[in-house]
Amino acid sequence: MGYENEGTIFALSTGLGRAAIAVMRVSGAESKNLLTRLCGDVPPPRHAALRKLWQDAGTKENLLDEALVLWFPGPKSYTGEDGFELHLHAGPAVIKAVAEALVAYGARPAEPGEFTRRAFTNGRMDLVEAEGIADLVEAETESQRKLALAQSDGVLSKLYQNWADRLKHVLAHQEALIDFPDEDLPPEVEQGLLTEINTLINAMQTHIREGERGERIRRGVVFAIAGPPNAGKSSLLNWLADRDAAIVSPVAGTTRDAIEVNGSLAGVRVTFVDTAGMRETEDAIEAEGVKRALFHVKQADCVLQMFPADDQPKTIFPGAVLIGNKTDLGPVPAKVLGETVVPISLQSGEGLEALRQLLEQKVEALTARSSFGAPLLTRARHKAGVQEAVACLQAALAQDWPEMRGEELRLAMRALGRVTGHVGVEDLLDAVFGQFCIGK
Ligand SMILES: Nc1nc2c(ncn2[C@@H]2O[C@H](COP(=O)(O)OP(=O)(O)OP(=O)(O)O)[C@@H](O)[C@H]2O)c(=O)[nH]1
Ligand SMILES: [K+]
Ligand SMILES: [Mg+2]
Repeated sequence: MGYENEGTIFALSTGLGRAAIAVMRVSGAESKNLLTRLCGDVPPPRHAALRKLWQDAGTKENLLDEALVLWFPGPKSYTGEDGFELHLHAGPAVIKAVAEALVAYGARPAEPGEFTRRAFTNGRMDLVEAEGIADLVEAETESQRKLALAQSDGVLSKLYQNWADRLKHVLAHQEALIDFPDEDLPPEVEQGLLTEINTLINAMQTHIREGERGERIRRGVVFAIAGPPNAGKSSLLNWLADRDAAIVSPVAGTTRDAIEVNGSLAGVRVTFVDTAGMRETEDAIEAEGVKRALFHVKQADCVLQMFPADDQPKTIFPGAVLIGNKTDLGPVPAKVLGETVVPISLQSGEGLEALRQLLEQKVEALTARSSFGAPLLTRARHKAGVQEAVACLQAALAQDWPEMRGEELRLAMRALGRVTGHVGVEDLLDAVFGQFCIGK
């Protein structure tokens, strides 16, 4: 990317809404110069200092604001470069005037994610940690916060780094086997090497398998509400959302488009998707709705399969929570096709608290911590990298030729290196940092 590490950049790091203070962040080689021109001197590093900001501190003409100023000399700064922060009064006119002064002195507005990208380029963090920062800024629930904080702190990177280090070790032994023909080395060396490769494959496969829990915490657990028309699906959605998100009516086939509502359960972000009632229909729009309903059922982490007391399902979606609604109108069977039914009435409120508890348990199970205490994978990008590493290690095991095995081990290390950003990632950077908002 052309702009990489070019010039001195600035951005408002706080939001644009009404606020008392706005933080303007500046980074780049010209930082010291800019700060001196604005306030006349450079305060002691990393200490807050109150300063008058001038259009030109030399002439003391045109006072812009009085602000808290923080000077962060590189390399021990967020980006690794010289930089500073101005804690301005948050009026739009103040922000505009200061931005104009910065531009007049040669700085330019930052691109999205550019601060963090510079931090990565200057070795202040790896890619996985940078993604953790992006997630931390977006975090809405406790579980998202904890996951992102651990990731931005390097917990996940350390796991990948540990694997890469162990592979380096295996590779060193493999090379010893190539350089010194077997008679020089005890057979345990080769055996130990194969055992270690197998151990690594197992650890990586467990990480991938449990990874969907981390992905669920990050994006939220998705529940699809499905069932025949008039089961009370939209009524359930509205109760879960605590507002009239969807139209409820006695007309079968009311809901057409899927309606999504976000919330949180057991400290985890969740999305409930209300769908069209499933039935054979001549109506083209309703048929499209049914098609979409099936799509959401497939995509969901868990299906809430609803039926009204008088219309039992003939098939059950795999892993679905079976909900029998309208107990106020008649009894609901305890089991259908061997599966336990949760009896509720959205009219009388019967069974709703029990249902909420069950959903909380479901969410906890779907996002449970890793069985061996290791950090969870959070992104498809990481998953792809680890999967590739596993494939290379399996190929290495299948190789009888030591030279070829060494090559597969090297490819596995490269795959892990791309995840953390330690090797050949230029093409990846735009994708990773493009998702940041400006000022990070
Ligand atoms: N008696 C009774 N009526 C209910 C209950 N829950 C929902 N209803 C009524 O059943 C009708 C259908 O409810 P909806 O929530 O629209 O059902 P739906 O499954 O979304 O229906 P479609 O969108 O048409 O597939 C409405 O008239 C609701 O008021 C209940 O527990 N008891
Ligand atoms: K309806
Ligand atoms: Mg509906």
